[in-house]
Amino acid sequence: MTYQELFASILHQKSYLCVGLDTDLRKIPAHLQSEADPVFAFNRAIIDATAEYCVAYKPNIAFYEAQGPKGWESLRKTLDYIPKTHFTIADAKRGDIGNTSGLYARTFFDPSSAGLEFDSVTVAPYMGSDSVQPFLEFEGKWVILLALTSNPGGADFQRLSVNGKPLYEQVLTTSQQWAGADRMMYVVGATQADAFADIRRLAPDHFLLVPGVGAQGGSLEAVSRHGMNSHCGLLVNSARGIIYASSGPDFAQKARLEARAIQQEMEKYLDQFLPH
Ligand SMILES: O=C(O)c1cc(=O)[nH]c(=O)n1[C@@H]1O[C@H](COP(=O)(O)O)[C@@H](O)[C@H]1O
Repeated sequence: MTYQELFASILHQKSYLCVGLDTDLRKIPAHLQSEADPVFAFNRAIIDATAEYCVAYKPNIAFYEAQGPKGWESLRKTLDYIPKTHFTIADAKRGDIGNTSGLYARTFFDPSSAGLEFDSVTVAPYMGSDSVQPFLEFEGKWVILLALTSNPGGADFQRLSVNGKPLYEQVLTTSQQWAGADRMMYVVGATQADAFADIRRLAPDHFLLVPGVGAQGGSLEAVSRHGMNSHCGLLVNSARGIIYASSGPDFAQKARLEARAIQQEMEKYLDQFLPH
């Protein structure tokens, strides 16, 4: 999916919501546990309930890897089930020496490898340009680079001063030499509202993947006010706040209501903050 297609999808859906499919087998409602593939049955119901309110889905790979081969199969079926109109993110946070990154890239981008073809993958910038380059070799696919993460420990390194500036700023400026806003996005936590103006100064056109609303307490209003650019430039993720809105038989219905409430708020912010 291209930059323009993603923006068109946001305008069409009146939403920049990304639903996080962080599906923990231990949290799946009891009535689904007897299904042949409870994780897929759960995801299918969540996708059916939320697709009209979001533009993207982000399965966090850890939740699938933890189930071994069964988990990879649930992930493959889930990815196949996501409507082709929606942007897909493999939240794998990969990155290694180039030779190894090449295999990570194949895993998530080349369907003849592991049977998966995502639009994008999250990548850690720490090992530098040659660790990111192999992901960019896949035409039309996106790298979503960790810039300023939502967790408290994000400050341990990302806010350290390097040459008088926080390290995450260096990540934003250096990585723009590797790819433009049409191939790269940045992760910025919703809990880091104070940094959004700064980040927009350094990366005015890029999409930002913003996790941390919902369960982690970030403010959608603040993110939208300070982070929106002329192409929206935001994908705001919520996982637990949507998919575990209820642990009972009504889980999908409650997920739908949560997603709809976020979409309605986003529609308001698109009117308010998107330059017309
Ligand atoms: O890359 C991410 O998606 C990510 C980066 C970050 O800084 N913080 C963060 O929470 N995430 C992911 O976003 C999701 C947040 O989930 P909830 O807190 O349940 O909405 C999880 O899959 C996290 O791994």
